Amino acid sequence: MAIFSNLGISNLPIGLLAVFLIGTAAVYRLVLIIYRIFFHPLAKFPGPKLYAATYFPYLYRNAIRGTFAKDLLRLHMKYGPIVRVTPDRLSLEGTVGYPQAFARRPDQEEYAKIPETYGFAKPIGIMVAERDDHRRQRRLLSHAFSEAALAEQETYIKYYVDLLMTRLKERAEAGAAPVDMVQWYNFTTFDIIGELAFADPFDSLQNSKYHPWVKMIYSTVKSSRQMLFFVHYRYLKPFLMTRAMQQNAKNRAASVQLSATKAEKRLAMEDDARRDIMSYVLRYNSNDEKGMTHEELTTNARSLIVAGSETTASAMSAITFHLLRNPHVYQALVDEIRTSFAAEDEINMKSVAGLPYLNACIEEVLRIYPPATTVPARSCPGAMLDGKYVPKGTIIAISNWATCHNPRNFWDPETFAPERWLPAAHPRYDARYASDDHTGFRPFSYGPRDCIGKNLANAEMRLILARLLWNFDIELIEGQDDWVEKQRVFDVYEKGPLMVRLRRRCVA
Ligand code: HEM
Repeated sequence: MAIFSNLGISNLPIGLLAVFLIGTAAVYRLVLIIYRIFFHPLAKFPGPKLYAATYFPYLYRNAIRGTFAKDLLRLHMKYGPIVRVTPDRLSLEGTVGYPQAFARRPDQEEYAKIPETYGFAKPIGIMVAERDDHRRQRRLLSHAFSEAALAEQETYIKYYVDLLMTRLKERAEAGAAPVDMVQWYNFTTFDIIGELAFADPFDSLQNSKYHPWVKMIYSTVKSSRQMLFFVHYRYLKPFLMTRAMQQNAKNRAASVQLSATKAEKRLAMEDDARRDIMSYVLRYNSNDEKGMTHEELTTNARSLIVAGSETTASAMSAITFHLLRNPHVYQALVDEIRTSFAAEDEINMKSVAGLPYLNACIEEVLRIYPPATTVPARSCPGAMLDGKYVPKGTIIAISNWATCHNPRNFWDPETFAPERWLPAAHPRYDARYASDDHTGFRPFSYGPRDCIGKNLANAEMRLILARLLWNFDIELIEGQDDWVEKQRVFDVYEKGPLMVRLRRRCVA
C-alpha cells in the first residue's frame, strides 16, 4: 500500500481505486498496442495489425486451433516473404530464411534455438544445445548417420520392411479388406528407429498394434505446442485448458520417463556387435570434455525417436495419398519400379537410390506436404534480413508450407507433379516447371543444424515405397479427398486414417 500513499491515493474509496487501477491498466495496454503497431522496431515489417498488436491471434490459431501453419500461406501471399505474426515474431519464407539466416555464419553470432519451443527447460541435447555444445554432439552423432553407417544399419531396416510386407500380405489375403496406411507406416518407422536408437523396437509390426508409447507421441508433441499458449495467457488456463489437454500433458511426462528408461537400458548393454546409432556414438564417446554426458545421451535418444519416426511416417502417408489420387503418376512410378528389377530381392537401399522417378516423387511429397510445416524457431542475434535490420531477440521461423505452396515460388503449386524435379533429359521432363524457384525448398532445413537423419529418412522412404509397389496394386478407398485439407497441425500433422485396398500383385 506504500505505493498508493506515495501516489496520494491511499484514501480513495475502494470502488474508485478499482476504477483507477483498471483505467491505468487499460491506458497502459492501449499505449503498448499503439507502440507495437507504429513505433516498435518491427513496425516496418508488413503483416496484419492485430497480429502486431497482440500475441493472441498467433497463439490461438497455432496452439489451440492448429490452423496457423496453413494460414501462413495466405499471409505470405498477401504480405511477401517476411510477415510479422506477433509483436516480436517474424515468419519467413525459405527463399529468404535459408540463405540469409540458416546458412553457416562463421565468425558471426548464430540464430540460436529456443529450448521452450520444444518444451525443454534447459538447453540439453542436440535439438536445443548452444553453438559449441551442439557442434560437439553433432560431431559424435554424425558417425552414426554417415553413408557407411547407413549401409551397416540396412540389415535392421530391411528386417522391418520385410515384416511390413508380410503383415500387409496377410491383410491382402484375408479378403482385401481396407487397411489404414497411416497406422502401418507409423508401426514401421517407430520400430526401425526404436531398434536403431534404443536397440529395442516397439514391436508394433510384430503385434500389429500400437505400442502405448507410440500412441502417446502425437499427444506429447501437441501438448508442448498447447502449453506455449498458456505461457503467455496463464490466466486463461482454468477456462481453456480442457481435460484432453491435461491428459496430453500427463502423457508427455510419462513418455519422457519411458524413453529415459529405454535409453538407460541401451546404455547398460555391452553388446558391441550391434551396429545401431548408439553403438557409433558410444564408440567415439570419450570421458573427457569432448564426449557426451549421460544426460545428453538419454535426451538425444528420445529426440531421435521423436524426430525420426513421425516425420518419415507422415511423408510416407502423404505420398501414398497423392500417388493414389493421381493415377498417371502412380502408373509411371509402378512402371519404373517393376521394370527396374527382375526380382524383389534386387530391391535394396543402393539399387533404389538411382531411380529418378521414385526420387522425384519423394521430393514432390516433401514439397507439397513438408513433414516440418514450420522449421523450429530461432532467436535473431541482430542482423539484416532482406535489406532490413531485425533487432536482437526477434523470433524468426521459416514456413516450409507457405514457401512450397506459394505460386511465386512454384508453378501450379497445388498439383502433385514429380515432373518438376526431373532432369531435362528424362522422358517425362516437363518444361512448364523450369521456372520453379528451389532456393526455399529445404524440407530437411539447412545449415549447421539441418536434419542429421535425412539420408536415413530418404533411404527408408525409397525402400518402403519400392517394395510396396513391387508387391501390391493399391487403390484409395473413396471419400477421402479431403484427407490433407482437414488436417490440423500442432508441429506435426493431425492425420486421420488413410484407408486403402491392397491386392497382391501376380508376378509371373
Ligand atoms: C522425412 C523425414 C524427415 C524430415 C522432413 C526431417 C526434417 C527435419 C527438420 C526440418 C529439422 C529441423 C532442423 C532445424 O531446426 O533447422 C530436423 C532436425 C533433426 N532431425 Fe530430422 N527429419 C526427418 C527424419 C529424421 C530422421 C529419420 C532422423 C533420425 C533418426 C532425424 C533426426 C533429426 C535430428 C537429430 C535433428 C536435429 C539436428 C540438429 O539440431 O543438429 N530426422 N529434421
